[in-house]
Amino acid sequence: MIERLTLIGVGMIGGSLALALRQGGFCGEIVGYDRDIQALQKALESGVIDRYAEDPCAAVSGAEVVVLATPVRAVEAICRTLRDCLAEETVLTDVGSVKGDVVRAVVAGFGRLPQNFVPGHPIAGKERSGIEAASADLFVGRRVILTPVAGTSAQAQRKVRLLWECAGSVVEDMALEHHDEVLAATSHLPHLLAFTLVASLSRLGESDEIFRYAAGGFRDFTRIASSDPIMWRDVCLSNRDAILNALNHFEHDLQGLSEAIAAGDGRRLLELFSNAKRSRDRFCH
Ligand SMILES: NC(=O)C1=CN([C@@H]2O[C@H](COP(=O)(O)OP(=O)(O)OC[C@H]3O[C@@H](n4cnc5c(N)ncnc54)[C@H](O)[C@@H]3O)[C@@H](O)[C@H]2O)C=CC1
Ligand SMILES: O=C(O)C(=O)Cc1ccc(O)cc1
Repeated sequence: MIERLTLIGVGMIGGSLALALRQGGFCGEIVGYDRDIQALQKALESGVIDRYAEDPCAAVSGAEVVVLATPVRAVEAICRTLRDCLAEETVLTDVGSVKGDVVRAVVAGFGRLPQNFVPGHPIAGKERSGIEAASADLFVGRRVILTPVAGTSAQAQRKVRLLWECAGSVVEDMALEHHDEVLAATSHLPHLLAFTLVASLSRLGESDEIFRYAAGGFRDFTRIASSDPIMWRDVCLSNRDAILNALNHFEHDLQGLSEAIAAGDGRRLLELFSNAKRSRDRFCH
């Protein structure tokens, strides 16, 4: 149990964490700061936060833990603002989908790496954004990856681990570079494929008709194309190299598929689809 937690970025992920921690009795008071005053008002009215401050330094004053839950490219400027007012003993953590660039941004903002900064990433979410989409059970049974770096305080890590366990998550540690490579392939690439497929189809002449006749498979495949564009722009800018690697690898395999279709190579197609089905059936069960 901690006395006060401050949330910077009161959106879907931050709001869900606040609801979960309140339900789990992790903190006495939850203070919010967001650049969007309407988000703060809604969060207050719906009981997600206890109060808000219109100034980041006022928001973090007296906080035992501060959680950064904004799109990742906002982190550097926020840390620059907190540089002279965040107490040395306050534990700082984040929820960003990219870890290497967030650590760089924290170092750039503070002019050093605060020992009490613990980079984190919940592998749970949804395609909706904003405080209205927050839910208390979002993280239950889901993984949270922490990517501590050399010098990260063990005590701060323990506190952040307890926070996520209180929200119902299973916490794992991972090397930062490995995190960015794995998530580029398993999360960033699928989101980019879904965005590109929908954008590409919607540019076709009869796109209204195409979408009218789209079956369940289209809906399943493209749900995540309804995700927040700002968040995904930031992920692409922040994890450029790992995403480009994943895209190159995928382009190569897509080329192989085109060639098999063009050559009428049924054996190759059957082999490809059977391998994919076997892999998915195994990891989904
Ligand atoms: N959406 C998802 O499924 C998941 C998202 N994440 C990460 O969580 C973070 C937040 O994502 P969501 O909650 O989905 O987004 P969201 O759009 O629901 O919430 C972001 C909030 O940050 C605020 N904000 C933006 N710039 C700001 C700034 N400079 N100062 C203060 N507040 C600012 C916005 O007004 C908004 O209320 C992102 O870094 C994302 O990579 C992590 C796991 C899953
Ligand atoms: O909506 C979904 O299924 C997601 O995959 C959500 C998601 C988006 C970004 C993350 O960093 C983690 C989870």
